Amino acid sequence: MIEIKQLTKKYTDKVAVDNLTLDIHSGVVTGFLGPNGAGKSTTMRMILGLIDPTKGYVFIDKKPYCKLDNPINKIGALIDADAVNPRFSARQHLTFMATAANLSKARVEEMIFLTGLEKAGDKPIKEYSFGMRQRLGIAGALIGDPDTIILDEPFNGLDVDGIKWLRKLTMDLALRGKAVLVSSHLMGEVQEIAGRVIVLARGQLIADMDMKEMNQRSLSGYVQVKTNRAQELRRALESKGADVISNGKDDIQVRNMEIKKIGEIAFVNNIPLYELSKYQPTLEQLYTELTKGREDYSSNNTKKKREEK
Ligand SMILES: Nc1ncnc2c1ncn2[C@@H]1O[C@H](COP(=O)(O)OP(=O)(O)OP(=O)(O)O)[C@@H](O)[C@H]1O
Repeated sequence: MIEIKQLTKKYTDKVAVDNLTLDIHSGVVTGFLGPNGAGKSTTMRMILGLIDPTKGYVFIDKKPYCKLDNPINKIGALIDADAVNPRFSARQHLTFMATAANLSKARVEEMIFLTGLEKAGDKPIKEYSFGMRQRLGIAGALIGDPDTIILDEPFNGLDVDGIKWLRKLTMDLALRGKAVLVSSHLMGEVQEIAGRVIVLARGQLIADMDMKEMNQRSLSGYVQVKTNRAQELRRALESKGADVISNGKDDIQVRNMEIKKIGEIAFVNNIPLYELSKYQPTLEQLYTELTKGREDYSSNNTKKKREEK
């Protein structure tokens, strides 16, 4: 488990990470989301001791990274797929890592097999595609069979098979009790794999919750109801505290009321229902609500600026 307390990173003209306090739990994939420049990579680098915090701390198993006895066994990371010697082959790169950490050659072969790099294993890395370098980065992250795995944008560059493989791999790791932190701009992928989601914006924590909670807290979640007595039902639901939006015909959208209660109110009022369905927002919709107006680099801003000229 990772414990982050009041973690802050200030650059001369920028607070990249602002007083962040959170835990990253074992046995779950945690999606790490946020607009460009939100502070995700800076946080990940501070977890790994690659950047010193201005304030606050990160503990991995109750110790900072630099105090870990056998760090490769505690935490593994894919941060930058290009941080490798391009003249090495995957096999040489992983052997170098394994030797430094006293791991067996068999572990190198296991990782090459796991990441599907068998055919390219002896080619120089400079001949690899981005997706192949990502696979190698994942192999490096997992070689020590660490308890915690940090993957910064791991889906980038992967083909369809690679994406499916990585989905399964991250979920399997969590099932084996590992803490898996995955940053990604691909909301669909995060929705598929994550049990928990952390959202940063402008360096600050704006959400840290499990997916169920996230769905429940959503402003955009509602129950869709179809009935030939919409206005009557509307009044009955509003009198019990629901927020109701009507299209003036047979459809109404109900917020702030459980689907079961809506059905019961319709039943006691003898109002027939032709549809009663819960609309579950996608993670992308939830994320958009949470981060609205908090982006440093918004495409709408760019459009507005262009229009102002
Ligand atoms: N070495 C540095 N010096 C000055 N500012 C920096 C430095 N590194 C990062 N920043 C700034 O800190 C902020 C957070 O950057 P970071 O790379 O952590 O964001 P991110 O959430 O990973 O973004 P992205 O999704 O675009 O990768 C940005 O505004 C960035 O410009």
